[in-house]
Amino acid sequence: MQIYLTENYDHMSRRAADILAAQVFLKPECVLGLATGSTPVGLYQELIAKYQRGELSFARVHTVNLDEYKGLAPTHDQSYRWFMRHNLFDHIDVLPENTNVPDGLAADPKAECVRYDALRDTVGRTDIQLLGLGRNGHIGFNEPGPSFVKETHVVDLTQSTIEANARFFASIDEVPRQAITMGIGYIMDARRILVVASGEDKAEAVYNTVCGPITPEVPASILQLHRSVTLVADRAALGKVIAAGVEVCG
Ligand SMILES: N[C@@H]1[C@@H](O)[C@H](O)[C@@H](COP(=O)(O)O)O[C@@H]1O
Repeated sequence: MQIYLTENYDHMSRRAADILAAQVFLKPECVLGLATGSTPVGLYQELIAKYQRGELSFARVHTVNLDEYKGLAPTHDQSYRWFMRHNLFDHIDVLPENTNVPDGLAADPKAECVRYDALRDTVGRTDIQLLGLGRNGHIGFNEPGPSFVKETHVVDLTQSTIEANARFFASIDEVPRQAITMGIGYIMDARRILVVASGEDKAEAVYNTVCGPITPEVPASILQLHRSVTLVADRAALGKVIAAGVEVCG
């Protein structure tokens, strides 16, 4: 795992955006695996700025997002489809039909999961998968549990995730209790993985991801088995990793 130490959130966002931009530059028809949460917002702004300066085009890019809340319409302002439109898609030249987010309103969620996994065959293998980290080490909405789940699946969100995400809703009661998430299989199938993390409240999850045992109790720990993972994190998020003496690029 290559680890880049950055000074703060903005620095992290610039470094991570440069990696995604290089991928699009090298392979304009690439498949980007995208993530939601507050961590990637800054890097999406950097990508928008690069697009607006004429440095980058997403016209041939396909995107596949990690997850969606079950029960939220794409027009709901807390749905991940809305998040992606608001924070990226509506500001760049990606074709709407080339963007993929699970359908949180699917009448048959199991069929929706099967359809989503089949994107690997139709859209193609993901060139680079962007990931944030949940405070409990979740990736996408793969929550800690007794086993890893390979396939896209419906998941019950843990209380800690519901509490962490309540800040985006009017009240905690409005946070959906379930989500559809890409499984570990699709995530690990990506050619490269880019993980971003910022802030002290991610330090434990970052440490467990990099240094801990590989266990479904810390879903991100399985990234240790991937051949090409880059972690871009700020000093606060890397605190425990640096204290453990792990080598990082400054
Ligand atoms: N499903 C998303 C994850 O993909 C994301 O990594 C996590 C962390 O979000 P934040 O970056 O806001 O801490 O939030 C949600 O649970």
